[in-house]
Amino acid sequence: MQHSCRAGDVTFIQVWFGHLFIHLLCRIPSWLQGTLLRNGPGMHTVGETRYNHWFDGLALLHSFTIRDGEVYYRSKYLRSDTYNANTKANRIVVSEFGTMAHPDPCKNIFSKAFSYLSHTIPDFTDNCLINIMKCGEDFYATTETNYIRKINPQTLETLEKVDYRNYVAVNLATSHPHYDAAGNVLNMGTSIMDKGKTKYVIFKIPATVPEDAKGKNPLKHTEVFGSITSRSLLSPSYYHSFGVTENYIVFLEQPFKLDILKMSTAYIRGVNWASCLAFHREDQTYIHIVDQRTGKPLPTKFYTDPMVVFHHVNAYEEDGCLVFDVIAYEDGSLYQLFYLANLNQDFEENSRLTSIPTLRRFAVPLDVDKNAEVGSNVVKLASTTARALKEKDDRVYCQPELLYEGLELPRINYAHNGKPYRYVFAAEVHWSPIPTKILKYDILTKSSLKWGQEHCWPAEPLFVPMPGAKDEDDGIILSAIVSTDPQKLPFLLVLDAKSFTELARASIDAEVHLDLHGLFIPDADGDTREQAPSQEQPDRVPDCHVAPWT
Ligand SMILES: CC1=C(/C=C/C(C)=C/C=C/C(C)=C/C=O)C(C)(C)CCC1
Ligand SMILES: [Fe+2]
Repeated sequence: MQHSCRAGDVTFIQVWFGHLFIHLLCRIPSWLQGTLLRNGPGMHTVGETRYNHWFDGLALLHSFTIRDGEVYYRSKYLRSDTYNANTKANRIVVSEFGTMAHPDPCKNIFSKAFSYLSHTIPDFTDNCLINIMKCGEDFYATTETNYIRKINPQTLETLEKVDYRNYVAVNLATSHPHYDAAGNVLNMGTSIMDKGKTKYVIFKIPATVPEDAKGKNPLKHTEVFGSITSRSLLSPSYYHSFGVTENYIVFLEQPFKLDILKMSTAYIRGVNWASCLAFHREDQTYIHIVDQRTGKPLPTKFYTDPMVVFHHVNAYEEDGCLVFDVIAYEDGSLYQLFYLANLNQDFEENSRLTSIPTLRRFAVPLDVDKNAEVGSNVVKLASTTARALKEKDDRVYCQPELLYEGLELPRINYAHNGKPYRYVFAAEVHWSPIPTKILKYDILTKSSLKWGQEHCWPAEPLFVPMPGAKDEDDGIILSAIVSTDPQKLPFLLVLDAKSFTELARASIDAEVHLDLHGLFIPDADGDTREQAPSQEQPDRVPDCHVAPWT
């Protein structure tokens, strides 16, 4: 079933004049035409069984189509093989990040044994719940396994299941690919023990390809253009994203590692994948810089203190240095917080255990002066206090500049990706993983603007540039707001990105879940105009509670 409902476009904004609130009737800018497509976990219960972790939830796609000042909302569960198998069995039968599914109790002992064996080398889930990727003309729901699912961005229908391994030797791949100016996809994945080597592979999927008998499939033209050997064969680092500049790739080999041996016995031991991930606080974080032109990592061994990064914000080159910004944690306890048991009881108490996410700026020299003295700072940028201290044996210790505390789900004006930039849009979070406000952080002036309202949980704020934009912040911010007050409907919020004032809100008379990531498809791009709002019934959403971001 499909969910399609029309939301009102008209809104009130409140302007503060002395002690008077004046309500102004306001509208969505006429240039804003297209579809905001988003993804996130939606269903945590199947029959009598329940997932353990928020990241396990079955993917729920949703879209907001903005046309001539009106907003149409629809949502649909991704019909992954996982979704179908679970629905058929009326219980969870496929393992996810925090839930290991157990063998079917109805099967006899022999099939059980076979089932155990076949799971020794696990076939991962295709429950692609994290993000949406544009690949040529196609759109895919993504997660971090070797599977992606093609979707129809207009109807939200689920199409082909694609196994990355048919095109590139990776067992895991990020859900946060980058795009270059031509629309080519750049992504990274981990190849576990291919030819006895565990490595991180950087690959490119071209935006345009010649048509063959089976049509256009950019994935068939996937090219590996670089790789980094893992520092350990059996424990590659876990990573959720990476950074790019015009000429380089930034990869953090952090001490948050997957234990391959534990993974290969996880099913037999009945433990989840999450238990095969561990933070090694005695270890360091290696910073790998790969030259996109040669595919080779820089020879200098850049490193920093142990930390855990999920989201890279941006990176760029400046005066012979590479500057990169990340949201960093002191450890990996964030993933612990997202167990549903932790989210439901003593939530405030539990969340205090986690380190606060901070925006940190690193700077590394692209060419280290051989004659520089040991102990000297080899980064001399006026724009940052980040330092890189030369050590013996081609080692450089990097010390970041702390820019902001308490933010996650960062987005930028993507026209500035890989280039110097000034603004970070993010969700503000403090001692809790639940965002309370939307934030615009100005790196140049170190000042911020915020939007927040009581009972409102904002999703990742997405920046859409206005046509003919001159300034980096000429555009709007879109964010789906979930309400914790049952009397208040969820809504799509439209903010002016420059002033951070509310331009419009479209209330949705349907349940909206807090989601993870997504993208905006301008009308000219995906011709979403074909998408006539329909009267179809919505997917029934069985567990109605909202859940926090990641
Ligand atoms: C199923 C599965 C995985 C799934 C990981 C997921 C689903 C991570 C989600 C992360 C998010 C949403 C982070 C936000 O910052 C692994 C560990 C890659 C490998 C083993 C199989
Ligand atoms: Fe993410």
